[in-house]
This record gives sequence, C-alpha cells and structure tokens, in this order.
Amino acid sequence: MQTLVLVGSANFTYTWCPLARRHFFTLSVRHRPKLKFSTSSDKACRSYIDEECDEDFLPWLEQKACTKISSMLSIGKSAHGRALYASKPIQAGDCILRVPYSVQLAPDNLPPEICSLFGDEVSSVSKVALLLLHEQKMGQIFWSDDELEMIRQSVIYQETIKQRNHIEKQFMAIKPATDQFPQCFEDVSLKDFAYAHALVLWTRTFGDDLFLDIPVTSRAWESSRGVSMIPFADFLNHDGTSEACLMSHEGKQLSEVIAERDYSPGDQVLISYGKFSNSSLVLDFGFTVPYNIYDQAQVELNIPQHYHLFQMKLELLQRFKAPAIKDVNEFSSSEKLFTIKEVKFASKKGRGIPQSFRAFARVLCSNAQELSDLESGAAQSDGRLARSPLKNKSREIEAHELILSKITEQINEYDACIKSLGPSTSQNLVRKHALRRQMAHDLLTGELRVLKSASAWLKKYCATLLEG
Ligand SMILES: C[S@@+](CC[C@H](N)C(=O)[O-])C[C@H]1O[C@@H](n2cnc3c(N)ncnc32)[C@H](O)[C@@H]1O
Repeated sequence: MQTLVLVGSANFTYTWCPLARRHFFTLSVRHRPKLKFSTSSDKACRSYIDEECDEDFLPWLEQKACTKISSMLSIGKSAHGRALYASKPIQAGDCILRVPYSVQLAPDNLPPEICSLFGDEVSSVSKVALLLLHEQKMGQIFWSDDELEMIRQSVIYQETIKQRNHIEKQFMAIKPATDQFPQCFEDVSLKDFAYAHALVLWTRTFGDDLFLDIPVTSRAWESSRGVSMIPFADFLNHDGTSEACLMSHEGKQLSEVIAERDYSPGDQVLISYGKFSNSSLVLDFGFTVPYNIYDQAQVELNIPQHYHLFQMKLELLQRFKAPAIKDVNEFSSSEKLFTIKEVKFASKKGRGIPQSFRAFARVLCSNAQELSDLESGAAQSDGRLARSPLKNKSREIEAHELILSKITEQINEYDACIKSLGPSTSQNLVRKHALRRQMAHDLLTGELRVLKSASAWLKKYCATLLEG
C-alpha cells in the first residue's frame, strides 16, 4: 500500500488504485433526470459527453449524498474510456468536485459490530471487499451481469498464486465474523469473497500469463480510513505531470479535487494518480503514458565468486548495508539490484544513479588496503561505505566502468527487444495487440531512456577523471 503524503493538517493526497476505475455506482442508477445545457459553449462540449452516464450518474449520486458534488464537470468519452470534462470555465484554485465520505466505500462503512470482530490480520482491502458483498446482499447491485462476467475472468486467470493464498487466508480471518451476521453475509463463499477482493485490489496485467510471477502491490486510494472507492472521482484520467490530485479532508469528511490550472468548457480534466513509472502503470492499471518522467530501470551487479577478496568484500557490503528505501515503483529488491532514475545531464553528482550502486562498484574494485580504508572511513563517519570517490583515480574509473559495462549490456538488450516489437503500423495487429505493443514500447523506451542517461553521465564522469 502507498504511504500517504501529508499535505496539510487535515488533508491527505491519495494515490490511485485501479479499484477506483470501476463505476459501481453508475450501474445501479435506475432513474434518469435530465441535465439542462443552455450556453453555446456548453453545447460545443456536449459532442463527447457520455449522455447516458452523465445524465444518470451525478444527479443520482448527489441525491444519495444529499449534497452538490460538482457543478463544473461532466462525464464524457475520451481516448482512454470515460473521463471528466469542464462543463463551464474553471479557474486554478476552484474546487471542482467534492465527494462526501458517506457515498464512498471504505472499511469504516462496515457496521461497527462486524468490524469489532476483526483482528489486525484483516486488511483494509478485505474489509472493502466484504463491504461490496454486503452492499450486494442489501440489494444494491453495482455492476451489470455482463460487467461482472468480464471481470470474473480476469480475476480467476490473472491472480497470482500468492494472491490467491493471501485471499484464502483473509477469508478464513473474516469468516468467523460473517458467520455471526447471516442477514448481511448469507452463504458468502470463498469464491464470492475472492471476487469482491479482486474488485477492490484490481490488478491488470498485460499478457495472459506473462506477469503472473511478478509481485504486484495494491495502489488503493488510501487515507486514514483505509482503502476507499470514490465514485465520480473515479472518472478522472491520469496525467503524471498534473499537480492536481485527489485530497482527503478528514475534518469535513470528504474527498476533493482542486483545479491546478484554468480550464475552458470542453477541456478534459486530468489528475495525477501518483508518481508512477510505466511499469507500475502497466502492472496495476493496464496503461502506460508515452513519456513518463517517473520511469526507472533496474540494474543488477553481482560479485563474481572468482573476484579478488570475494569473501572480504561480501562481508563488508553486508555489514555496511544501507537500509532499503521503499519506492512506489519498485517491485523487487535485492542487495545487488539497483534502481536508476533518469540522470539529468546538468547534475554533476549523477543524481539518478544511487550512491549505493557506486559504492558497491567501488568496493568490488578495491584492493585489501583500500577495503580497510573504506571500512575505517565508514566507521568513523556516518556508517555509509565508499560514498566518496576512491583516492586512486584509475580504481575510481574502473569502478564506474564496471557499472557502465552492465548498463551498456542492458541497453543492447533493450534495443534488441524494442526492434523485435516491429512497427506500430502493422496492418496485422488486432486492436488488443496493438495496444499491448504500444504499452510494451512505452515501457521499454522509457527504461532505455533512463539507462542511456546513466550511461552518458558515467562516460562523462570517467572522461573527466581521465583528463584531470
Ligand atoms: C480511474 S479510471 C478513469 C476512468 C476510465 N477512463 C474509465 O473509462 O473508466 C482509470 C483507468 O482509466 C484509464 N486511463 C486513465 N488515464 C489514462 C491515461 N493517461 N492513458 C491511458 N489510459 C488511462 C486506464 O484504463 C485506467 O485503468
């Protein structure tokens, strides 16, 4: 789960979870109040308005919430499914939507008598999944049968074994509580629960089983209430560069979005779901963006057993291991796996290439005397090993050339992979494959860009040392 970013004393930003894209509420609408559009600019923006959804949903939700949710936005169609559009001029700083907690699905919507039966082992995702089952039993069917079927397939075939085991364990943990409330959860089976759980912790992968073994982390909208599903806001599409995000206002018991810029009627309003790389977006949301500033690449550097002073180096690196920093875009970690971000060329310090990576390479290239110096240096300072350049210039170059050689190897592999994707214009590509190809392309080119930036910086660093 993501950590919340504290924005003010009472406000929190959310990071978006794919669960939010399901329009549970939309599908339950039965009556159709009409919206009135009066001005010509309003008429202009109606062309992409999703009439059915727009006219049904917001009035229904506002009625349920007993309050205005938005007077500035309409639901429309975009290249990426439904989206929210400005229905009147919006100025930076305007509050464009406000969704009260009362119409959100969050763990604390579960009746307290049920919640009190849960121990710490029951996650927020499981509680919201249970809430969905509860709502279903209460007669509020949020999804059409067709939609349910569509999702059921994905749930069964795309969940990892690990996730299945986790869900089973969660089900066993909630079962004693649901058994005590048959009026709310009559005959809830593991299958029902797994299904609801997957709706909450929705994970889309971009192959049928390509990514089954990759651990996937949830990216739920999370606040102090736990995971929440926030209707209407879940029509907002993502723009990684947008400053706008969904905020939770604990004091007012609502979630809101404040416009970060001006919008004319008809402009699509986008928010940032979080600082996600394309690999995170692909795994958890099923889309990529063409140029993602949060892209990163991982490079592995091992100590070959035949290396001079192998044991000593290994022991030193273990002893002075830096604590791992949790990053939203990291899926796997190991002491030898380093995450690189794009290195801006102006940066003299090579920011983007982790210091721990450079330190690792320095240790690998050091002789016995240098290792002993590195050890005493770390012990006398902040405990971090080999953070400064090695005194021996050629050894410092050797260390960086080692990193460079690994990165170059990876660049070549990425180049070959991108070439093998073939041209995007191929007539033979069916739409689904064209989309997947595009995602693969965005993903690989983003990571390649990061690797190339690191390579360029390392070359320049080594060249400067050679000249000096
Ligand atoms: C919270 S929903 C937004 C509403 C969505 N467009 C819909 O029709 O339901 C998130 C989903 O919208 C799509 N999406 C959002 N932003 C996108 C973007 N920048 N590019 C491609 N797809 C996007 C993805 O399918 C994503 O899983």
